[in-house]
Amino acid sequence: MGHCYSRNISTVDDDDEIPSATAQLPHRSHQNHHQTSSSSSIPQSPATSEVNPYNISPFQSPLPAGVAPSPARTPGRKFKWPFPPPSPAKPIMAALRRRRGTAPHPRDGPIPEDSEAGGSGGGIGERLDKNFGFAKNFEGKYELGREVGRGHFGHTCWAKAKKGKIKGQTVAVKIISKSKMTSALSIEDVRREVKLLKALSGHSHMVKFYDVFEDSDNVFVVMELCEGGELLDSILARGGRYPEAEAKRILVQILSATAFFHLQGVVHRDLKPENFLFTSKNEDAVLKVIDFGLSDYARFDQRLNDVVGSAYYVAPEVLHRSYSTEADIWSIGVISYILLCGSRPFYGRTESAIFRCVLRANPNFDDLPWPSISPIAKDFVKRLLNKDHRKRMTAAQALAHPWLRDENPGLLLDFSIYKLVKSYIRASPFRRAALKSLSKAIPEEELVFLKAQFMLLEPEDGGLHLHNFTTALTRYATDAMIESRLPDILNMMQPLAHKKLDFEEFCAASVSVYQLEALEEWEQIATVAFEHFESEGSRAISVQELAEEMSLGPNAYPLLKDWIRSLDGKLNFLGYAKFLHGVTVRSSSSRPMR
Ligand SMILES: Nc1ncnc2c1ncn2[C@@H]1O[C@H](COP(=O)(O)OP(=O)(O)OP(=O)(O)O)[C@@H](O)[C@H]1O
Ligand SMILES: [Ca+2]
Ligand SMILES: [Ca+2]
Ligand SMILES: [Ca+2]
Ligand SMILES: [Ca+2]
Repeated sequence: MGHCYSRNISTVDDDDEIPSATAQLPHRSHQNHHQTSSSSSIPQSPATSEVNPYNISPFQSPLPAGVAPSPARTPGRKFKWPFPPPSPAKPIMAALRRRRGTAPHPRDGPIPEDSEAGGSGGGIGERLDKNFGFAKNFEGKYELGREVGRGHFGHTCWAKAKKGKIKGQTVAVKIISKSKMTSALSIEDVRREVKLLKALSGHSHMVKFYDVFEDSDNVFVVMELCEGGELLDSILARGGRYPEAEAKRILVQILSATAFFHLQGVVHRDLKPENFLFTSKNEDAVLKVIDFGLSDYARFDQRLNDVVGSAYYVAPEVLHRSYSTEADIWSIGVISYILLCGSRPFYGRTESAIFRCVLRANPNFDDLPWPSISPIAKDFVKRLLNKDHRKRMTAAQALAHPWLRDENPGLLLDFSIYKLVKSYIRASPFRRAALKSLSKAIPEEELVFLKAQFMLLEPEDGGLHLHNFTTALTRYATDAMIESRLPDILNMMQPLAHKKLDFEEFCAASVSVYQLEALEEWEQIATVAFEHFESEGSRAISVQELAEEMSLGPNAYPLLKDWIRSLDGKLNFLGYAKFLHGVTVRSSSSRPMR
């Protein structure tokens, strides 16, 4: 009971509610907001455009504890408050049913990329060019029928193709009104939504894109008609609880779409049961993801900062305004939780209460029906709902999790491997030695995933060269990947041109310390790793050198002293663990993680 009334929450004062009238501040934020505000006490790493992962903790918000961010947005984007207040019922069933019955928008309102409401983000009086360059003859090609769905930004109708390749076929047409495009940014959003639908259309769990048109009043997006309705309706129809086998079948489809668009460098930002549709009413209907209206490109070396999404599904780091693809994984964690137990993991009477809950409360895994749900399923959900985005599984990893592994339609390349390998090959020899020792202690389960990724990269003579990484990425590239500039990472992997990674070293390179640390066996793993390090990787290191290794300044020296053994000048166990973790002075001394 009381899913969100955890101990954490009850310590929060009630006066930090987000005032619902802080709407539409003209406040400007910029891409680096989070970094700049948290960098004051943390020395920055040498001038690279990369985000230093060690400097970013989801717990280092520039905001006071419990306070959700101000509505500062990407330039010109307004934050619309309040969105429909959540109903006080806890089980998703009742809450959703009520909302559907009453509100004109039957669903959880998204935290919108605002497109309605007066004013223009590009400056008052500016004339907006609402010409998209799309074809104009929609009416000549399609016959419009009844409405099949409605959202905040448009409505979707049934239609029939009158001519062309799909003549006679029924389709869905999302009609987006130009009158709602009141800023250059909202026009850009529609342009991007169409571009993404088109680029990602090939995947079996993406809705198929056919065509796009416009006239003076509307944009018409023609796509595959999904006649089975929304996943939300199906959740409501069966009382909100799925047997594990069925939950798995749904999640595998959600994750395989997500792994695909994440590999393209696209973050959806609005994953929720309303945005998944079944192709038919049949038992074996395929699930498709729709609505890329809030989606964006996620460059590998940048973090997004606009607070968008739907309150119940929004990840903590989104509220802290520094996030990337992991935010979608959190939303899938929320969906998983709902599928399995029928309740929301994070709940509150008001939007700010929901946000506090998301930031601080631990979801309830103790009350009914959780005792009857398998421990492995619970483990799965927990590894998606980790508040630290670095400790969360990726979509590709989630597909390889033992709970889902058997259902698996085939593993997908995980871009996070590229990021980790890139860091590894650019790291100091000392750090690489530390990681090599760690790789010898990786649990069997995690090795299964790494082996699969190794094979997907198609090693030659038992090892991976730079061109294997290039070829693999190219194989899966769509226009979206080009736009998100993920392949740029290959330039930073140049040191690999003269090297070959065998499986052992690949493991050292692509193991995520953060994820291992989230495991119950971490202590044990670190102990074994340290033994290896002692016998083959360690050497004496000075405090200064260690500080440099960790991109820390002289103010860290006193702390680092405790990590080095006076006996032989080598790292002690604590030092080794901290070094692996890459902890910042701030989070080690005053803000313990978790
Ligand atoms: N291809 C489709 N086939 C059948 N129904 C669809 C299709 N696309 C959309 N719909 C229906 O129309 C609804 C609204 O579509 P969509 O989510 O794309 O619009 P939106 O205005 O962006 O919504 P939101 O308010 O969630 O942002 C969907 O929830 C769904 O019920
Ligand atoms: Ca909707
Ligand atoms: Ca939608
Ligand atoms: Ca949308
Ligand atoms: Ca953006």
